[in-house]
Amino acid sequence: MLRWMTAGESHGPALVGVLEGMVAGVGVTTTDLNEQLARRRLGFGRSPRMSFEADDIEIIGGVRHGLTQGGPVAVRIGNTEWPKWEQVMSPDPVDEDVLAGLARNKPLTRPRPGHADLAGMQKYGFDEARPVLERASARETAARTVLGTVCRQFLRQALGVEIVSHVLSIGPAESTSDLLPGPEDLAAIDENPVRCFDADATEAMMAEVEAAKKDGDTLGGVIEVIAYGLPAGLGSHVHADRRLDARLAGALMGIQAMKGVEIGDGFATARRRGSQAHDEIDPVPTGTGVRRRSNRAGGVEGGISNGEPLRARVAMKPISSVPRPLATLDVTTGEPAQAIHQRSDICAVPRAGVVAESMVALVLADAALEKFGGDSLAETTRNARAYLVELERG
Ligand SMILES: Cc1cc2nc3c(=O)[nH]c(=O)nc-3n(C[C@H](O)[C@H](O)[C@H](O)COP(=O)(O)O)c2cc1C
Ligand SMILES: C=C(O[C@@H]1CC(C(=O)O)=C[C@@H](OP(=O)(O)O)[C@H]1O)C(=O)O
Repeated sequence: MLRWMTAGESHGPALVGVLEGMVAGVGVTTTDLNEQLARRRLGFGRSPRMSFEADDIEIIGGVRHGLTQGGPVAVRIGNTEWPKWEQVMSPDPVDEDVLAGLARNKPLTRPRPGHADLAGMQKYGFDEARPVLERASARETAARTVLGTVCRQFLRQALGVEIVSHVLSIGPAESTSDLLPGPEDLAAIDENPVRCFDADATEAMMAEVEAAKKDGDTLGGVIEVIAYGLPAGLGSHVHADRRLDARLAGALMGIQAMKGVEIGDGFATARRRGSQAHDEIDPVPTGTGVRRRSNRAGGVEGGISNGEPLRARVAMKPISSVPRPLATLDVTTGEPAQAIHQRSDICAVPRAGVVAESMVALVLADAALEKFGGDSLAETTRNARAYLVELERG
C-alpha cells in the first residue's frame, strides 16, 4: 500500500512530503522533482508570488544516488518567502509587542467567501483566518507535486505509463476541439500560456483572464488529465473503495478548489442513449489484446482500468480572493464588511493541471502496486509483464 502525507504552512519555513510504500530502484533525482515544480508555476493569470518565489527542494530520505531505496521518500521544500514571515509564523512564542508592530500579523477578521477562512475558524475555534488560510492554501500542492513525481517516475519505468494534462476551459472560453494530446504534446502544452492544446481557444482564454484582471475578478475552469499506457486490470469492481474511478475522483477533488470530476465523457454520457454511450468491442486475433471502437468511458469500466487511455476531467471554481471584494462580516464586530483581499492568482487553472497530473500519478501508482506487488522496480516490472503476457494470450 502506498501512503503519503504533507505538512507545512504557506508562509512557514518549509513544506514536507512523505511517500511510504514505493519500491526500491525507481530512478528519481532532484532535477526530476524541480522540473515538475517549475511546471506547477506556469500559466497566464498566476499569482505574482509564482515569479519571485523559488521552490528550494531537498530530498531528505528514501533516495540514494538517484534511486529509491524502498524506505519512505521524504522531501523538504523550503519557502524562500520565509524570512519575511519568520516572526508571524514562528513555531515558538514571539513577544506580543513585536507581533503587534508587524503589519503582516494584523488579524484577518473579514473571511473570504469561498475560501476556507470562516468554516475553518468556526471549526477550530480561531478568531481570525491566518491559521486557516496558511494550511488551506494551495502552496501545499508543491509537496503533492513532488510526491506525485516519484510515482510518475515509477509508472513510467515499471509500465511505460505517461501522464498528460491540458486546459479545456477558462471561465466561459472553452476548447471545442476533440483532439486528445499525447505525451509528445506535453512540451507544447507547457509552452502555451494557458496550457491549452487547442491553439484556436488559447486567445479567448487569455482574453478572459485579461478581462477578469481588469474587472478585479477571478476565474476557474476545467482541466483534463490523460494517462497513456495503463494496463487493463487496475482497481476493482468488488468493493466501493477499490474502484479506480472512485479513487481518482477523491484524489482530484482533494485538490484545493476542485468542485467536479468526470471520468471519460462523464456528464455528457448521462445525456446519451446507451447505444451512443458505450464503447463497442471488436474481436481481434488472439494474442493482440482486445479493441474498442471508442473511449467514451475514459479507460475505466466496473471500477477497473480497461487498457484504453485513462481520461479524467476536473472543474476548478474561481479563485476566492476576489480583488473586487465580496460581502462578508467582520467577526470581531459582527458587522457587514468587505472580505480581505490579498495578493493572489487571478486564474490558477493552467498550473492546477500539473497538480492534477500528480494526484492521478499517486492513485495509479497505488493501484499498480496493489495489482503487481513487488519490493523493487525489477520485481514489479517482472510481475506486470507476466500478467500482460497472459492477458494478451486471451
Ligand atoms: C494551484 C492552485 C492555486 C491557487 N491559488 C489561489 C490563490 O492565489 N488565491 C486564492 O484565494 N485561492 C487560490 N487557490 C484556491 C484555494 O486554495 C481554495 O479556493 C481554497 O482552499 C478553498 O477551496 P475549497 O472550498 O475547495 O477548499 C488555488 C488553488 C490551486 C489548486
Ligand atoms: C503559494 C502558492 O499558491 C498560493 C495559493 C493561495 C491559496 O489561497 O490557495 C494563495 C496565494 O498565496 P499568497 O497569498 O501567499 O500569494 C498563492 O500564491 C503556490 O502555489 O506555491
